[in-house]
Amino acid sequence: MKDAVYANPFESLGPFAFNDDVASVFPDMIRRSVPGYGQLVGGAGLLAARHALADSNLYDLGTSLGATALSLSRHVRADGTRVIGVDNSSAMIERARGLLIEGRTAQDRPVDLVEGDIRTLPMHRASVSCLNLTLQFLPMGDRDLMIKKIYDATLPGGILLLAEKVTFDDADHAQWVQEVYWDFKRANGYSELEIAQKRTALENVMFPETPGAHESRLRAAGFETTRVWLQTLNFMAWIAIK
Ligand SMILES: Nc1ncnc2c1ncn2[C@@H]1O[C@H](C[S@+](CC[C@H]([NH3+])C(=O)[O-])CC(=O)[O-])[C@@H](O)[C@H]1O
Ligand SMILES: O=C(O)C(=O)Cc1ccccc1
Repeated sequence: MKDAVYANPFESLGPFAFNDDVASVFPDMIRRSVPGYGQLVGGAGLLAARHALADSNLYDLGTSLGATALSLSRHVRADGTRVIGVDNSSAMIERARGLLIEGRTAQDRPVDLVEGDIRTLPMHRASVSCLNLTLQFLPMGDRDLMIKKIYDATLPGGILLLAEKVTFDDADHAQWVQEVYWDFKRANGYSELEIAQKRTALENVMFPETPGAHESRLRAAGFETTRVWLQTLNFMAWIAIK
């Protein structure tokens, strides 16, 4: 279904929320709003397949409709692995359950979907954890602990796949990237009104950081190797290896 959440003028624009209106158009919204989204999801499966360890858990934190969880489930072949997709939006998890039943085949790794907050989720024996565009929605003060918690739950040799919308320290570069990003949205059929209303709605909900801030946090948590594996405009993805 086509995303028209911000197509008409709002009298009073509330904060962006992952409610049923958003969940029902989410595949179209994310495809038209995140350059490189298809590569991000497909690539997560390939990287997970390479780094997954036998008898371990693969976490997709902020799974939305389960796209990344399904990609992990499809690509990973290591024995004794299961995928755990977690989201605190009941609208997302409900729809993800239906999509997963349709999408998973018998050869794929099993997937559990959990409705809950990733900050309080018990995690253990992780070999792959994905934060695909999710950390940016946590309050700034919760982010260090979240990454540390993932690090502590990760087996030696395991990985964290982090993808985020980013901003840049250099004001000119930040402005240029922002404008090209709006060009991308226009080219994907979003109107000026849609772009402006969504931007306002996201203002106190989503807080992008610089690449340097993410890399420092990953290192501070203990991840020794952190590498960028994908960047499209202002969307970046890292692999961090324990
Ligand atoms: N504290 C939290 N606990 C659990 N879930 C949360 C929390 N905060 C936000 N979320 C959830 O994180 C998801 C972020 S979307 C991820 C896309 C997906 N990874 C994809 O690869 O398609 C990214 C985007 O829409 O830009 C939403 O479903 C929120 O409900
Ligand atoms: O649309 C934006 O501005 C984004 O940063 C991407 C996005 C995609 C889906 C939900 C929220 C944000």
